[in-house]
Amino acid sequence: MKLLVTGREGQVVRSLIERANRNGRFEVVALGRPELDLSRPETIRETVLAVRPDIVVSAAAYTAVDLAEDEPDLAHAINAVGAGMLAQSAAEAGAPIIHLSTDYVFSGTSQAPYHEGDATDPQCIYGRTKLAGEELVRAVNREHVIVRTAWVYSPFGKNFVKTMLRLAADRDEIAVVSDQWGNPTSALDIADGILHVAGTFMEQRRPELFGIFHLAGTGDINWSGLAEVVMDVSQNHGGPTAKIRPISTAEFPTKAVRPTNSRLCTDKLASRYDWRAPNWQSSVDLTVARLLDGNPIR
Ligand SMILES: NC(=O)C1=CN([C@@H]2O[C@H](COP(=O)(O)OP(=O)(O)OC[C@H]3O[C@@H](n4cnc5c(N)ncnc54)[C@H](OP(=O)(O)O)[C@@H]3O)[C@@H](O)[C@H]2O)C=CC1
Ligand SMILES: Cc1cn([C@H]2C[C@H](O)[C@@H](COP(=O)(O)OP(=O)(O)O[C@H]3O[C@@H](C)C(=O)[C@@H](O)[C@H]3O)O2)c(=O)[nH]c1=O
Repeated sequence: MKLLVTGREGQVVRSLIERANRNGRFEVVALGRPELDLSRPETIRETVLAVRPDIVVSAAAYTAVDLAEDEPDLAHAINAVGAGMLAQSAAEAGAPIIHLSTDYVFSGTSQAPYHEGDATDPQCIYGRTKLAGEELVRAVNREHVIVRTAWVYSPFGKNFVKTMLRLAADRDEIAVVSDQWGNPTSALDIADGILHVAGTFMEQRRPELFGIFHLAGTGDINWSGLAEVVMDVSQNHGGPTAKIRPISTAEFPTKAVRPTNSRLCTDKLASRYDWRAPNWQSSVDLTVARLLDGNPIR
């Protein structure tokens, strides 16, 4: 089964390539700039039709949350217009699309974990452009699976876990916000979930397998608690460590507003696809160990 995945060096792309190689059932064709540039719609249709994929996985995005506040047009071009064009091109090629989206589509004011049907109300440009992308994907390709995930980390690319390890190498103490809650999610677990979803709906293609699904690490924590776990695992593996000082969001001003609570309920994915991500602590453990030991994991 041929999967066209957008991007080359992104966390989810790299994870999909690694997991698909192990799985053997999928051939991943990962394409990014310049031949498939989401900010240049004319490159998208041409590439999708030339590759003739069985499924398109839309894993590339403009993900710089603070920078997006200064570059709203580019973020919209990539996350909304580009995503819509990708979904439309997939439809023309007769391929379903799995499109990655984010917990930042929610305002974060709810006390409870968010369900797929809950009202969206993004508070930052990145979240607004991702929501616009979801809407376009849904409008142009009936066979869509929108996978909202959250707080992604991995051995690849840039992410919070790697930032904490880098800062710990230089500092005795790191101040980290403790009043934003979410579900840390390993990109390798996302890749496993996506391959499971792709395999299932290509076999069954039932309408209830399409739609919006939340896929995130099991269990929740705040950023400061996540940083503490990273430090503990690092210490156990002889890596750098620092004291984590919990602070409020007001003490760490950023350009973009982030949700206070962006916990995602993943029961719909579990019931329709019989798949749930592992507990976030065990995946953080594996990722930090791999980063420090340089050993392949799982
Ligand atoms: N990171 C996170 O915490 C979260 C991410 N998500 C979503 O998950 C998906 C994957 O995220 P993640 O893997 O972390 O992303 P990364 O930031 O690691 O990678 C982004 C990818 O997008 C590619 N890209 C950026 N601009 C363009 C463009 N104009 N044309 C083509 N490709 C482009 C990059 O290309 P190149 O390979 O050339 O660098 C890279 O491969 C995204 O949709 C994101 O919105 C959802 C929730 C949380
Ligand atoms: C580096 C650092 C960050 N923080 C805070 C800022 C912010 O509130 C929180 C996380 O910071 P980051 O900038 O790493 O994370 P951020 O870029 O907001 O992460 C988001 O990325 C996008 C792509 C998503 O879709 C989201 O799910 C989410 O993962 O931690 C500290 O408190 N101390 C620090 O030293």
